[in-house]
Amino acid sequence: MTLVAGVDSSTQSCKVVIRDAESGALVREGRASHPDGTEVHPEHWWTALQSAIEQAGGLADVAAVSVAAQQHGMVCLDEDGEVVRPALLWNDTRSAGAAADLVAELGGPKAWAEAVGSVPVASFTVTKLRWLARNEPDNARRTRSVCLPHDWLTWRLAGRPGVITTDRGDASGTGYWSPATGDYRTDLLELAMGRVPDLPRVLGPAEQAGTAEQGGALLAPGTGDNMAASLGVGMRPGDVVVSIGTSGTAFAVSEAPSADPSGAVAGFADATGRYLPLVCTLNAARVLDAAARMLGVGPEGLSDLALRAPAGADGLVLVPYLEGERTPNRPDATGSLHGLRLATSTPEHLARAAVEGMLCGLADALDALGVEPQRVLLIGGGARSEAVRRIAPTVFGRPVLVPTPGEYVADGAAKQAAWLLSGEPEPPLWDTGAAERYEADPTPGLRERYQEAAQE
Ligand SMILES: Nc1ncnc2c1ncn2[C@@H]1O[C@H](COP(=O)(O)OP(=O)(O)O)[C@@H](O)[C@H]1O
Ligand SMILES: O=C(CO)[C@@H](O)[C@H](O)COP(=O)(O)O
Repeated sequence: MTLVAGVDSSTQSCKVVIRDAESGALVREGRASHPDGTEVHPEHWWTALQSAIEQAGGLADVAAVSVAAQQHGMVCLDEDGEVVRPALLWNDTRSAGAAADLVAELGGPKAWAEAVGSVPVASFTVTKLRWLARNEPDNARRTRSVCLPHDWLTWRLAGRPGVITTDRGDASGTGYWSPATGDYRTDLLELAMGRVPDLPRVLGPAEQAGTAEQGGALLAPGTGDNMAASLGVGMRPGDVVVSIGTSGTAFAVSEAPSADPSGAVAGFADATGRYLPLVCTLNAARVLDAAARMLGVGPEGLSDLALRAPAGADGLVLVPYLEGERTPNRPDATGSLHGLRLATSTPEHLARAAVEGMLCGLADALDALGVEPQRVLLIGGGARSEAVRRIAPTVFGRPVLVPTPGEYVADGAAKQAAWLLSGEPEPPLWDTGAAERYEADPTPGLRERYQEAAQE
């Protein structure tokens, strides 16, 4: 049996799956936590990766490895390849002002959408580089090269060779690489930080990134976590995936690049040579974590409470902007509760409002994507909640399919590794198992009440 490993180094944790390259059968797995916070030293990712690999039984018998990771994070390296400062993550909003400045300086949102497929908000790497240049000029000066979380981990696995690599998917979240042309826009880096640091080489979908220093496994290109999820879940034309992780995302696979001047849809590339228009919110699974904490229960307790309350929570609405928000672009927004009355002051109502509010944000993301899906697939840690699965169709107004809960980002990375070994023109078609279908009537007035509350 030939084994491949896939890594998901996402916001909250690192997961490793080891699968049979031929059938995709799961052989071993491991995981480790990442520290909290929106700025994290990359060395923590490396430590977590090492312990997740160890838990998964090591890589000695693995033929190829691929790393998928949270998108956008700014990793700055000095001339010796040392990390200059902790990485600013995708959900760090301190560069919101820099984003607004950059949008204005290039001539508005349309100019950015045309240049790189996306209008930068604080999440995008280019805005973090502007923030660095303005607020930490010494660190900006010491920065010889800039890369992303998956680029850096792949480079570390390879033993820090002379060249850092990336892929189309992750490059498309920088704000200085164009999915439409496949080229870096160094002029935009110049605009952001006044000079052009060294950048990773952008690999093709099944191009080798290198060889692991320990054990000699081949390294596949890796990608951003959403691109890997798309691959892992085996998206078909007409599918929309809604992922409920730390971020909430809604995305589709497309044959053509997109450029949405409203900024809601990020025009990413995918991991197969196609494109991945995507809408991202900052508030998803952690809204459930926060509600559970407030109610003194665990995830199952929250789910039970939410399912005991009436649909619509008798008008109690939770606006879930607990970390500010990215779509809509309101980095300084906070969460709020509306419709609180004696009758709605119960744990059941609060739990329901938290699940519904989080899902309303995702329903808006789904709408903003602007495609009429044939299937909506629900994945990510939050999709493990029974309440989320059962309430989602009442909010989305359409049935949802929930694939067997699993690590689809790590699985997608493992598929990249198997693809590299196969030399085939397309990635392997592993059986991802049956998806469960959830169907329910839409809850009248729910989304309208949410829209009203969210605008206050
Ligand atoms: N049974 C569950 N019910 C609700 N939320 C859950 C459940 N299991 C995991 N989660 C949530 O999933 C989130 C992690 O999801 P994941 O997709 O791994 O995130 P990320 O990829 O951003 O690190 C956590 O916030 C966790 O609370
Ligand atoms: O910023 C985005 C997409 O643009 C996020 O989706 C990040 O890629 C983080 O993902 P998770 O850790 O929530 O999976």
